[in-house]
Amino acid sequence: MMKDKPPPSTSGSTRSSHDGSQTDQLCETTMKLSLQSTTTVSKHNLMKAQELITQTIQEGCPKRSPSDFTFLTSLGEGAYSQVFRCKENETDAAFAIKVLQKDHLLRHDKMDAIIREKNILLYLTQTCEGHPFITQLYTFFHDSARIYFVMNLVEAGDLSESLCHFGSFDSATTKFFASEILVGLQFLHEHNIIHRDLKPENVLIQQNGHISLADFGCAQAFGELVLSQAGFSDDDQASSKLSDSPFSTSRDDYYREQEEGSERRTTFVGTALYVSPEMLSDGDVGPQTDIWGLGCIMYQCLSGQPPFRAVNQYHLMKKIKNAELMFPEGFPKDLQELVASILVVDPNNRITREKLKDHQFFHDVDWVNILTATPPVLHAYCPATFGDQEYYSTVDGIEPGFDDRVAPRNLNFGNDSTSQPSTPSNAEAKNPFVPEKSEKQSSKSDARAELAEKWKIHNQNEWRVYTPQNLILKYGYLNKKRGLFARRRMFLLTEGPHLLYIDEGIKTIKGEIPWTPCMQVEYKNPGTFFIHTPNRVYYLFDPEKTAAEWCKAIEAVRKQYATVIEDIFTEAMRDGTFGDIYGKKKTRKEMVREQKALVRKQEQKEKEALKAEKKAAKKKAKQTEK
Ligand SMILES: Nc1ncnc2c1ncn2[C@@H]1O[C@H](COP(=O)(O)OP(=O)(O)OP(=O)(O)O)[C@@H](O)[C@H]1O
Repeated sequence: MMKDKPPPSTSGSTRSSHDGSQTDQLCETTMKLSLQSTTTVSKHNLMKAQELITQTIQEGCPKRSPSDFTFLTSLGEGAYSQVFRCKENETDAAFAIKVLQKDHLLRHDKMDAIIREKNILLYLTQTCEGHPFITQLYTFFHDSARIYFVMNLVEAGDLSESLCHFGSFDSATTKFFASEILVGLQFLHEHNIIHRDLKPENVLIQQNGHISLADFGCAQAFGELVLSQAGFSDDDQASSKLSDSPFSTSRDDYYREQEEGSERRTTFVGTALYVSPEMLSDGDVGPQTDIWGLGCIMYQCLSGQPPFRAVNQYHLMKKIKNAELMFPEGFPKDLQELVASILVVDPNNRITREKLKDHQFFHDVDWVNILTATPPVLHAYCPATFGDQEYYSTVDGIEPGFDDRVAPRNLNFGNDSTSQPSTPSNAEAKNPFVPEKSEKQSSKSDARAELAEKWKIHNQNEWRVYTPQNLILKYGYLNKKRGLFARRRMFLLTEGPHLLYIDEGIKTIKGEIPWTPCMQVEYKNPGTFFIHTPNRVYYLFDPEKTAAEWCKAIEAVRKQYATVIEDIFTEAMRDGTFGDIYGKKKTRKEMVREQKALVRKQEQKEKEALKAEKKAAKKKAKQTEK
């Protein structure tokens, strides 16, 4: 904990009465700046803005400078910021520090928004004494080029990452997240703050498993906020209608952000997916706006997708404005009613926070002791749908790999004949490269002949265009499930190694399952298997019931390329490119380039091994000569 963290204020103003107008002045300055060149920020204006930032710093905040901290690793990036894991040099305490470039903020007219975010966070942390489910801002400082927010460190990622990893959650886990978000919202709303940007990315997860609501860049005050408590003058009270309050973003600002966002498609869609109808149509923006966000999150936790999705922004907004809600097959019936009572267009008809807490779904939540309740362990989980039962992963405690030792346990080989994998099906018969074949001991000429034969077959395979450099080892259609949604994809297991999946309809590689040393294949039954990777669990359903063959083939390839996989993984971890390599979707060009690099690497290794072998043989020969 920061050594001289000020005691939370329990009464009245902690700031001089002119601060609010100075913030307004800052807003004005930055507004004017935005009318000037959008690419250059004059030195004079930068200095003027800096002066104003200094004046808006809350009195009582611990005085700090960048040199008081050691900046360790990057925790994430926002549109205008980068957040670092830091250590306070004097105390060794860990913090998250958000760093913002001043000229970048000025150029994009974001200075006022940042000051507002800071004011709200300080108000919540200091005046309201903070809440364990809300990110806290301990202090704020700046130097000539940057602004720094020193926040509590929330280290276990966010809900969007967890959803990306697991696909969806069961009812109990959804209830856990929903109840903690409700408690966080209760704290905000009771202190007259609405978040307005509730979405899975902004629900951070602490090391202890509890949540921490973050990103107050869109937050605003509402109703009878006693602004003097927040450290602002009474003059501001009159303007707590938001447009020029230091706590607020006007609706125009919001729209402008959305408009700007439309050029940055991903950011825009990311935000708009969870935006409420009243934000889009000049309605009553209030606490009920956050309840909408909670409804969207609950829907996504249960189904694996946000409730409103469309091909473009126009259609998305139309769907949101009319709350055109559809529940996929398998969405729990009792929860359809609950989610539908949240995702109601008119905020006045939307179920309230209090009524939600009393809903049957939350009947076993101990609201009084929620802060000390034990969060659930997150599991890989595939909900029941399309005639399949639900599946929980049993991978915890099982070592990586799918070998002879694991196979009997997973496949029930042995006693239970009913659960044995099916005999090779037609699809398997079409795939000539079952791993047993490639593991056969053979003479050099046999091996060469076998390879030539493999290439001959490969060259007749219609899917070879997606993997020109590498032999296809196994292929077949699999249904890839994510929550309640499934997609049919052609999977190609190739040398390299690669495990690609192709969208047949648009004839495109949709993705690649990344190979890592800790990849785990989990067999469930002849038609079902999971692949665990560091970023995601893939739930795969095989209509041909050859899941066992897939598991064996993947594991055989993983073993064959173990050193290559290890090298790439270690390199990526060392260079900090792990996310780039294992997280992002790659273009076909990038994949081909990568495949070529892998092949080169493999060849190089083989050459070196051969050289070493020859050298050793020569040495031996010389020694025997002697
Ligand atoms: N207190 C924290 N502890 C740990 N990580 C954090 C913390 N705050 C933010 N982060 C990480 O940093 C990332 C960027 O956070 P930041 O608040 O700057 O961006 P943002 O406001 O969410 O992004 P945008 O500008 O797109 O809205 C977050 O996605 C999160 O992963």
